[in-house]
Amino acid sequence: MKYVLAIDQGTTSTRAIIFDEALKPVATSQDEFKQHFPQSGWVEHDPDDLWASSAGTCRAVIERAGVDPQNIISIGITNQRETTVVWDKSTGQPIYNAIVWQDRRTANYCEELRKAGHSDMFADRTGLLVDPYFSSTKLKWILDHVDGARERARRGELLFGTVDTFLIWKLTGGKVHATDATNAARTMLYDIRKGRWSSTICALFDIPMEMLPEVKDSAADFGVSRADLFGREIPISGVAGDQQAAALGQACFEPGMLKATYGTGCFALLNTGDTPVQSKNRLLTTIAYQLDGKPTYALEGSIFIAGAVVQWLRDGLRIIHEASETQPLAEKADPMQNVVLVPAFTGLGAPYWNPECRGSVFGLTRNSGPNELAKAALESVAYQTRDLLDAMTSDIGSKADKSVLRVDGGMSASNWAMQFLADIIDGPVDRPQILETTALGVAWLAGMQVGAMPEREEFAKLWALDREFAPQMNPQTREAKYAAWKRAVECTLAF
Ligand SMILES: Nc1ncnc2c1ncn2[C@@H]1O[C@H](COP(=O)(O)OP(=O)(O)O)[C@@H](O)[C@H]1O
Ligand SMILES: O=P(O)(O)OC[C@H](O)CO
Repeated sequence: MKYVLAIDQGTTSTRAIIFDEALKPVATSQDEFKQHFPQSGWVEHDPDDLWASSAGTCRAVIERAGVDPQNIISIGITNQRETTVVWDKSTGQPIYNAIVWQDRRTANYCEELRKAGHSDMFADRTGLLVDPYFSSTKLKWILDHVDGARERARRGELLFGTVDTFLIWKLTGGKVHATDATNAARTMLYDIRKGRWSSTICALFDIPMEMLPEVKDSAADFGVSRADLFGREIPISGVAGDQQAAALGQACFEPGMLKATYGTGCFALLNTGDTPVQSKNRLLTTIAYQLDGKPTYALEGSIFIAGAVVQWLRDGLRIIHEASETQPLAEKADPMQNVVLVPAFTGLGAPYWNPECRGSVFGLTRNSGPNELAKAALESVAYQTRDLLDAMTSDIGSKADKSVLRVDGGMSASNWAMQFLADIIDGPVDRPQILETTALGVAWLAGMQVGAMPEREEFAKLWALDREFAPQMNPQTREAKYAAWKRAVECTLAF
């Protein structure tokens, strides 16, 4: 039996999963690492922690699976996107902490860019909104604030990468400086139509282009891991940003196919085929995957708080001990109360993109308690998803979830939340048997590239349903509930 090792380097933890040739997960290892919050709105990771947790979980999972490294034929890397690392080319030492996608330190600079009228240029070239979320202003910040950094970058001494690129550099012992098109598409430096770094944008930010990685297909040759790491040199042959990898793991290959991943936040991707659709509703245009030099595009909606609202019930309000307790509470909630929770803890993402507003609760009565709040928390995730799907529908001119919404991520385990989601979007919601779709997607890329796994059509047939949630709510109730949500959002934005 041959195996593929998938590294899923996420925002709060790193997972390594070994898949066999039949794409069955054999063993998993997970490691949480430290989050750094040096100032309000700043979020950093120590790049050495990202590397140590990646190498460590890989070694642990190989040991746990009891497989001979000779039989591990390929490595796939999927990663938190946008997070920015700059390191010294000769020593591999980062010159600053990784600035994480959630970090808002460049908000004022982004505002200046918007006021200076650059938004359309960025939208045309990169498909993105001007927002601190993406890598380019984080990279500029490092070049502006670390002593001598820009000069050193000009002399070719420093390299930039998203997390995939940094891990490839470390795994290959500094031999390969590369990324894939899905990660490049999140930097706000990459022209997603022309398929190359934008010299116009690099000039605007004074970013020396020598420090940018080579951009490859998502299934490609990214070099081999150092022999001393895992017992032999293993080819790295699949790379994709985590949300794109999840869309692959969900086999969303056809235009119109749609997935939503419910982890800490929620990211919905709609495959739009070989056409980059420019959103009129503040969604992002991105690359879903790139194979054989051909990009497949997607519309993406990002919600910052999904499962995190359940964490707030647990750690903030302390009305639950376990995420799964939300379901029995929601079932007991008083149906006559209409409590609406807008979880804008860090502002609102798509389609509102308001970083300043904060969360709110409407409709409380003397009898409102944990049951109603738990219900409102789960409901808020469905309402936000409907916001995204309505925006997608308007962008593509036909119902976005015309077939089915495929869901994954930790929160998709909640039957109550998934049923309510189907009710509110008025369409079927399919949950697959394998919820680790992110690792699965990149394992498939890596395995396919080395010829050990099936091509696209065969892989798509392996997707297996765990449960389908069909809409049951009557239309009047649905529209009344959704209208109440829209009013609550309006009030939240106005507050
Ligand atoms: N049964 C459940 N009901 C509701 N939320 C859940 C349930 N199980 C997990 N979650 C939520 O899912 C999230 C974890 O999902 P995961 O995919 O591991 O996230 P991430 O990769 O972002 O860390 C947590 O925020 C948790 O609150
Ligand atoms: O690491 P996750 O799962 O929280 O995903 C983060 C996204 O890639 C950010 O764009």
